[in-house]
Amino acid sequence: MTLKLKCLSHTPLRGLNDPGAEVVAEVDAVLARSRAEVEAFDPELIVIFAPDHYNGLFYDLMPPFVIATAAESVADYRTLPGPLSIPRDLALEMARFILDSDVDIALSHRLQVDHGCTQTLEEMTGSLTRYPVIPIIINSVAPPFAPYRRIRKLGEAVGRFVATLNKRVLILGTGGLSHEPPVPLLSGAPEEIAEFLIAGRNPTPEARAARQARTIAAGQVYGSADCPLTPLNVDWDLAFIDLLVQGRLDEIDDFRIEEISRAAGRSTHEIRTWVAAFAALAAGGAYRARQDYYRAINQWIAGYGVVSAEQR
Ligand SMILES: O=C(O)CCc1cccc(O)c1O
Ligand SMILES: [Fe+2]
Repeated sequence: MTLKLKCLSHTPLRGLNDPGAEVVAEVDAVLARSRAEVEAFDPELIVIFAPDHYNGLFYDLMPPFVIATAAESVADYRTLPGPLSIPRDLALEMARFILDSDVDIALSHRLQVDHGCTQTLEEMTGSLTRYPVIPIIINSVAPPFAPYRRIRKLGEAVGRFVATLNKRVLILGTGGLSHEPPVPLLSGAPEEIAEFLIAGRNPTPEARAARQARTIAAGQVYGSADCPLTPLNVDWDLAFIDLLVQGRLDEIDDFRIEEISRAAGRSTHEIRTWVAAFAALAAGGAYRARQDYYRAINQWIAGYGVVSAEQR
């Protein structure tokens, strides 16, 4: 078994809001290099840890984490439509292994996934079906959340499972770093918003368009004085990347959810997917990691980072 890891931010505003030609070219270049590395690695399996943003998962039944044996893209923003190629029996075996490891993961035989999963899959592989992939969605947007130490346990279980396979496995984490797009909160929400957060699956095209227009508009003022959303936090992001690169994963057990929300924005918790990915890699022993890229990009509402790692 050989493991390779890529963790990167996603932002559906890439291609919609313009952070300037230089930034666009930098990000295009780092993504093209990453994509070429994935092609050269030629994974036999991808495990992607991803968040959902009230597209596939709602408060009618909100799992802390869920593994899918079948999934379809909701094709929000400009993401690709269609099914993912999930090896059903292997996903089921992984679910059993995780449960046997005392981690209570939910199971879906028909999951809808959004840009939080599909954008990164497309950026890293060029499509949703190029390689067999097992998606594990970690609740990072819909509080309350399981504590960070629990995410490490999930990642470790996945890492121990993939160690039993004789395969080249690419582990992906997607989201973060610091950021706060205008995603509503259930607590204190007016009736109509609460109804959406509880039971908003399969919205009308008009409702989806209105939501996306709100995100685009927020990106155009994000980080300015008249934007009420928590701004990007470069120091927080770089400290988090350092922690991962230096292999100090045990410190993540002490991460405080409210503190992170206040310091770096509510959607910063998408880094939970990075935590799981690194914990999976670390389950196989020491690793070597590097920061490929970082830039705070207000127009995209993203502390935008790319980190790679492999086993030593
Ligand atoms: O549509 C949404 O609910 C949020 C979209 C969104 C925007 C910026 C960065 C993100 O990570 C993200 O997910
Ligand atoms: Fe996101």
